[in-house]
Amino acid sequence: MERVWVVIPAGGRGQRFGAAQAKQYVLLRDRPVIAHTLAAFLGEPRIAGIQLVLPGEDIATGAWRELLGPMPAPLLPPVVGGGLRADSVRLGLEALLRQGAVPSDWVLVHDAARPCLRREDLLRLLESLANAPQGALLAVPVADTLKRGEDGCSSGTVDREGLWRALTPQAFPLGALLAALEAARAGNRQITDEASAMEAQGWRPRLIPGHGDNIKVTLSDDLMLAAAILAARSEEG
Ligand SMILES: Nc1ccn([C@@H]2O[C@H](COP(=O)(O)OP(=O)(O)OP(=O)(O)O)[C@@H](O)[C@H]2O)c(=O)n1
Ligand SMILES: C[C@](O)(CO)[C@H](O)COP(=O)(O)O
Repeated sequence: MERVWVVIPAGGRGQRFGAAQAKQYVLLRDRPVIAHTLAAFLGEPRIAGIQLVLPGEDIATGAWRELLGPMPAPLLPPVVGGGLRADSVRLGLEALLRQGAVPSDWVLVHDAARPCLRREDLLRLLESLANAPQGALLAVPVADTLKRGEDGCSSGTVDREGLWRALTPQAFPLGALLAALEAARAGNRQITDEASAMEAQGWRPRLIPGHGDNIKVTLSDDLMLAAAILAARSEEG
């Protein structure tokens, strides 16, 4: 199997979170959010290296080192992110190619803001790659009724049959993903995940069932939810 790399986009500002500190660094239980996110990958022998993509100032000042605390390898030297999440992912992929990755290698892209990824879900995604020539992503089927809102009112219901919530990690061949992100950028298409860039190129990535507790810390309330999820897990042992 080709080598597997990880890109962790952590270059956002967390505007919706609304804290003075970028949400990827805020304390969650005992450690920064991003430290929990990285913990899901550390010790996984199939992962050749983890590429962090951080806000520029954190790299310039080196602040990320004390924010993350001691991190075992295989953390690669972090690189500066871009204006959009897709830019940060693209910059992370380019950094991997400069450090020895090749286009046919797999890359998993996982939001720094998703600190509750289960190891079992990561393993399920990794194991799916042998039969996922067009890539794969963790996802959960939509379980709520979906409304289309107009002026604060419901203007109708969206049929949820066959709809999934895309999570991360999302896994693709590195070169194909980079080309798809470059094509989206050239076409000025706003994309919010790697799979949408690949779908625009005709790829049909596999949907790998994950757990709904792989939440993205977006709003401040999500931090408490993430803490409750991690607390419940540590009680389960
Ligand atoms: N220019 C950006 C924007 C986002 N991200 C990362 O992409 C992940 C998901 O993005 P999101 O939850 O939207 O984070 P922010 O962009 O920071 O949030 P907001 O939109 O509220 O500012 C986060 O780990 C974030 O750090 C990134 O690396 N570079
Ligand atoms: C990539 C993602 O987490 C999949 O659900 C989501 O699209 C990120 O969206 P954001 O607005 O950049 O947080």
